[in-house]
This record gives sequence, structure tokens and C-alpha cells, in this order.
Amino acid sequence: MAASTASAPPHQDRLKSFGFDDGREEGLREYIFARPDLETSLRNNPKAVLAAISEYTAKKRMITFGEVKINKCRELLAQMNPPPKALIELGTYVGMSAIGWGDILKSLNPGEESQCKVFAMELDPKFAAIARDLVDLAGLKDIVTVLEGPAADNIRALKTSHTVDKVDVAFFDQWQESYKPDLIVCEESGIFRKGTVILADNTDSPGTPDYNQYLEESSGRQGGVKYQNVKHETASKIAKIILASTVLEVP
Ligand SMILES: C[S@@+](CC[C@H](N)C(=O)[O-])C[C@H]1O[C@@H](n2cnc3c(N)ncnc32)[C@H](O)[C@@H]1O
Repeated sequence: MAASTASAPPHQDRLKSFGFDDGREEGLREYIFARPDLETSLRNNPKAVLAAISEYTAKKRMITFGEVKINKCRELLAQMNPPPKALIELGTYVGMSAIGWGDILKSLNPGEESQCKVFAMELDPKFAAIARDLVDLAGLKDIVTVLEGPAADNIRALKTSHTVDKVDVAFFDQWQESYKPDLIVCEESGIFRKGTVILADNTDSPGTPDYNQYLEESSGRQGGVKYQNVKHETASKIAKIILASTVLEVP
């Protein structure tokens, strides 16, 4: 991973320690595409696709950004004025949250759906391919683009490859050691504006102490991006907190 620290375990070790990449991801795709209601209720229906993914991931105990958290984020993004249209996601896995973002942006921007853009970034090509298939099934491929590779590289290329100047929302759900370095890449790439909201999962568990500290100390840092940080508790059983950091000032 380009943005990880020298002591961070490599991607394959992280996959094993978290129980990723053991066949359940391909199993999810097979399960969804074999469902008898594929054409009648799942196709072009993001909420039904999310429910179907949840059914499988709960049974197989897969780690995804579940519906409880997606609905909490739906509430948070609904409070933004104007409604968010451009969102980046760092860490897409099989596409659960990416489908959630596509659905949320679409419903917050009636009549302006074509202006909504989600760039969902996933390190692992196998997971990215599954996410693409599920996004496509949900009818969101015009809104959600799944980009492969380290998020840091894709963020640096956003302005040139995808003509994205600023993002309204960034969602952090990659390996935790990359949170702080990737945040700095976002700052240096100039994609944040006053009012951009950075949502982060897992800041309480497994925990991202260096990222949290960097955000908390931003007000005292000369010439840096300044943030207001709010912890939102969810009813999730583990990693209950979604940390929302709103950009107050960019230099
Ligand atoms: C917790 S999962 C993401 C869950 C996903 N957001 C969901 O909705 O279920 C973490 C994912 O981040 C990916 N990842 C880790 N480091 C990354 C990086 N630097 N850039 C992009 N993806 C990364 C991993 O391959 C893994 O699929």
C-alpha cells in the first residue's frame, strides 16, 4: 500500500487477519446473481440490493459497513446544505457502502442525479470487480465509479483523470494505518473545501489514534486545514462511532 507506514503489515496479512478473501466474497456475488428475484426486485433497486447483501454477509459474518451505519450517514448527509453531489470512498470491499452512497446522493438530488458522482476506491482488484458488478446491478453505474489501487494514488489523479475539483464528502474505511497519510494526501491534492465532511468508520475500534489526534489538533496548527470533529454513536454492535469531521478552513 503506497500510503501505509513502514511498520504496517502488508495487504495480504491484513486480509487474513480480518478474515477477508477466503471465498466468501465470490460466494456473495454467486448468491446475489442466483437469486430468483434478481430481475424482479433487485435490478435497479439499490435498497433491495443492500438488503440482499446484508442477508448474506450477516449469515457469513463478513465485515461490511452495515445498513445501520448507512442509515446514520443518510441522516448526516441529509443535513448538508446544499446537498452533497461529489463523494470519495477509501476502502470499498464488495461495494456495500458504495451502493449506499450512490443511493443517498441520488435521493438527495432529485432531478440532478446526473451531477452526482461517487468515486469508490479499492486496493484489491478482485473485490473491486465484485463491487462493480453489484453497483451495476443496483442501477448505479452512472453515479458510482469503482477505482482500483491504493486510494492515495487515485486521489492524486482525481483532478486530472476525472475532472473533480472539490469533493463534498470523503468516507474513510480502508486499513486504519492509512487514515492519517491519506487524509494528508486529500489536503495536499486540494480536493477539500470549506464545508467538506469527512466520515470515518473504525476510529473507535480497531481505532485510529494518530488520525484522531491529527484532526483534534488541527485548530492549533498554523497554515493547515482546520476541522470540527463530532462523534456520532450508532446502534452497531462493534465500532459504534462514525467520526464526522467538517472542514472549517482551508489555507
Ligand atoms: C473494512 S473494508 C471496507 C468495507 C466497505 N466500505 C463496505 O462497505 O463494506 C476495507 C477495505 O479497504 C481496502 N483497502 C485497504 N487499504 C486501502 C487503500 N490504501 N486504498 C484502497 N483500498 C484499501 C481493503 O482491501 C478492504 O477491501
